[in-house]
Amino acid sequence: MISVESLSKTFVVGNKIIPAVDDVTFKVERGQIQAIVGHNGAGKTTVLKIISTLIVPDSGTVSVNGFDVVKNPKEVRKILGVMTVSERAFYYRLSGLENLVFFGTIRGLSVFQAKLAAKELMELVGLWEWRDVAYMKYSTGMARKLALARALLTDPQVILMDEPTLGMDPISSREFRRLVQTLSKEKTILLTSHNMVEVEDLAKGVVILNRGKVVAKGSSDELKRAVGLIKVIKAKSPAPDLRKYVVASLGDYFLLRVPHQMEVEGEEIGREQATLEDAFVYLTDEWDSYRDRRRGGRKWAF
Ligand SMILES: Nc1ncnc2c1ncn2[C@@H]1O[C@H](COP(=O)(O)OP(=O)(O)OP(=O)(O)O)[C@@H](O)[C@H]1O
Repeated sequence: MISVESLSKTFVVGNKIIPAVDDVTFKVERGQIQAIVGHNGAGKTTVLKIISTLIVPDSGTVSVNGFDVVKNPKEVRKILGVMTVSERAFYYRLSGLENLVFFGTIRGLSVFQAKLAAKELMELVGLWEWRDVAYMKYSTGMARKLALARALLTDPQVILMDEPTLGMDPISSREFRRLVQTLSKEKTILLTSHNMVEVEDLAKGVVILNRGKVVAKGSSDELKRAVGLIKVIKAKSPAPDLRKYVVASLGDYFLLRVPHQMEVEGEEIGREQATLEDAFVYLTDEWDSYRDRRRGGRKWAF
């Protein structure tokens, strides 16, 4: 189980204070898949980095199966598997199998154990026949599967995944999701994603972050019900604050999906149940912190 309580983390860059995570509370029960969603820069990766003991929070408590991430980081690392999607996180010239054996030994397995685990996992993720192919020749889907296999090397009880299907084609990501679902029966899984179809398909619980704060949490159905009906509006020139609701432009007109209670100028052409994407758009800002970023590499660092 993962328990996150009143978690906050601020970064200071020059004279700028960035409240990356602001009083975040949620739980992921054993055997559950939970997703954190939010705009770019909402704080998702920072939450995962704190859970995985890579960075220390300013305040709040986080525990993994009862172990506090600040007081017992070693225990936490033992029960945690982290799936990273950075291309540079594997050795290009080594084969998939060699990479897994290498990382297995780094994580404390003997060469024999690492080879055994690597074989079992490559079979599980469907990469065994590609075991001797150099990592640099792997497709994105294969690289993601290898990353999942690496996260599972020590048979962790809790798995963190940061945008696991990023860059994967729809069929490969479906296949990947089935794999994650199979795993979830015995594991606790927390993932971040920008793909609402994926989140609906996989996650039992969803936490929506906006500028570091939790703005909603619940099941996909609960979040959709909270928004209710969506009006589809054809409008000539929607106000700038409605820009995030625009789903298409049709010549001189724009199509907008807005919550039914919102007064919007234009012709209503239909009403539909809200999707998870509608709920996300309604609850979060257009804000994109990339404009504020002054640092180079992002995502996970080993
Ligand atoms: N090491 C750091 N130093 C300075 N600022 C940071 C650092 N890590 C994160 N931030 C800032 O904290 C905020 C949250 O970043 P984070 O990477 O957690 O967002 P995210 O939700 O994962 O975004 P994305 O969807 O783009 O991956 C951003 O404004 C980011 O620029």
